[in-house]
Amino acid sequence: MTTQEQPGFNARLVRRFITIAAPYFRSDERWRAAGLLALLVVLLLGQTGFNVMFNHESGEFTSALAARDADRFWSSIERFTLILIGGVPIYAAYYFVRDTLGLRWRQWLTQHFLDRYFAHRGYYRLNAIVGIDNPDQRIADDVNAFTGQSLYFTMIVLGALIELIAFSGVLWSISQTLVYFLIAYALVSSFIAATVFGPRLVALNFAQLQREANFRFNLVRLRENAESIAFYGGDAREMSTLRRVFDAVFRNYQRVLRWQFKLNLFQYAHKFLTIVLPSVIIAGDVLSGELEVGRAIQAAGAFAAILSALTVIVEHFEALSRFGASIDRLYGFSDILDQQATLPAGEHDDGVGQIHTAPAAELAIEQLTVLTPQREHLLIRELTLAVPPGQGLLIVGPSGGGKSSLLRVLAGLWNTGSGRVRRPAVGEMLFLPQHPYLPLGDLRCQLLYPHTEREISDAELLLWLDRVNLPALAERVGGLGAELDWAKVLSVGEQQRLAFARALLAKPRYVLLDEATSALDGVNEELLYQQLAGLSITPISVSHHPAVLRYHRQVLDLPGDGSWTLQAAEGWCPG
Ligand SMILES: Nc1ncnc2c1ncn2[C@@H]1O[C@H](COP(=O)(O)OP(=O)(O)OP(=O)(O)O)[C@@H](O)[C@H]1O
Repeated sequence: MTTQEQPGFNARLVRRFITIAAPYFRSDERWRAAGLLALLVVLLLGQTGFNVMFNHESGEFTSALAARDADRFWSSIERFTLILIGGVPIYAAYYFVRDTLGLRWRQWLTQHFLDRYFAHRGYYRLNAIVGIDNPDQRIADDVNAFTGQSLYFTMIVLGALIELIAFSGVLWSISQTLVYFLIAYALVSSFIAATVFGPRLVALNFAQLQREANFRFNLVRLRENAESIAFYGGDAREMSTLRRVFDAVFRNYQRVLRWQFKLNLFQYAHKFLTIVLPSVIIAGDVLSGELEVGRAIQAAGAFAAILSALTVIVEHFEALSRFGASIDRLYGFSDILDQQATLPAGEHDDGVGQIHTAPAAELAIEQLTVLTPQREHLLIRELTLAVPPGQGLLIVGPSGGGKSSLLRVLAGLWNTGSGRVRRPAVGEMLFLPQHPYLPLGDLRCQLLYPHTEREISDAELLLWLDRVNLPALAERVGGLGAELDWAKVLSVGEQQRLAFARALLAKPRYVLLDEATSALDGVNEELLYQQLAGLSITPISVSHHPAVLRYHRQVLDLPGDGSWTLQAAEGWCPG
């Protein structure tokens, strides 16, 4: 979404807010949510009631002092103290209930986003295929800001309405001129805030959130790739990238500050005028003795309360514009997640639809045409083959020829193209990439991932480590329960062997190996392939090592122009 597309405070933003907010109040948690919300409104009413009482008593004891009436003064202070004792817990309870509801809402909304992020492998598609900036920041920060700010502003607007009703009567009874003046003043200032500052600040805050997230993402990338960067001596380059990314944060924030400065000029002029204006308007009545001084104090209090109710947008403009930005970011994200969930399965402009997958005991491909996800390149045209159990397939071809892409199709990650893939269930086909994924967790978890809940004895796990030639690993790292940053403490070859142990333990029917033994010496590679054969696991390998040829029956050559050749492994010579 570009900055030009950002709406200001308009009906579209309100609709977007409702789209994101409403599902929680229709969810299973709706009764609890409604209960907490109702309690919050009651507490808010209580707060306003106490505000009115405080305002009344302030006027009362000021008038008593002005009249030098000690009895009237002390009895007013007594009432004031009682109001205080009753009011303080209501104020505290209000914030507690508001933030509890906010926290529960955040928990629900985070789960709602995570569910959709994981559905149809959205986390993969969005990052590798569609490309949306910083989904992590949207889930972690924007959801938090959204729920907190939604309640904050809803309550502020509701509070403003209640105050408006509560204090209008007081002010009307003191001075009708003040009421008319007040309405005109509030209308003009709100109009200026919404039209002059609104669109600008929402757009700038949107950009700010995006740039902050980019900066953090670049820092995380630096940490994750620290070793490669150090080997390359890429410090200066990385530093200059980080400086450039931060520069974008800095420059945008400068623009935010400039607009905030203008807004503050406007807000403070607006605020300080309201201190003096009511006194100026009713000064004549007090000086002529028509109004008590205390009544003038009450009028000023009521004036301030009503004005802040009427100008709630002006007063909270900065926060409101940040809130608008996070609504936009969440809406954009939510929209893409929903689109991903309902991707059309029909024909596209190029006349090619989607690859269909059907369950089968034996892996087979029929008339498979593969395109890159955005359909810009045709990688494979009308490939047909079968991989019967025990008859491994070796995929070869030049770099960029589409070897990994074919594995992605077999694993169900890509489906752009046409034709049919018949394949066993997910658990029966395991994928081993060149750089294995080693999740956070102990050594046991590395072996059992992703089904870490399986109960397998330590002795058996150690046996599998032994079989992939890592006999001393557990002892070296401090046992199967040791938790380390595995990608850092293990060599790539050790990581590949560990991932192999994971695959052997899972005993799938097929294993897809994408240069999964590239870092191993010939002896270790041979050992691993023998283990596969021993367990009747059929390999589908992408490999540049001729030595693995003998563990496969067929060789598929993908030159990268869409054509392909399939030959028997026996007698095949690497070109
Ligand atoms: N997500 C993507 N979007 C667009 N094009 C892609 C995407 N992923 C890969 N490609 C392109 O598809 C082509 C095939 O990529 P693939 O990874 O399958 O090649 P490969 O044969 O495995 O290469 P290598 O041997 O270098 O690993 C390449 O030109 C690559 O740039």
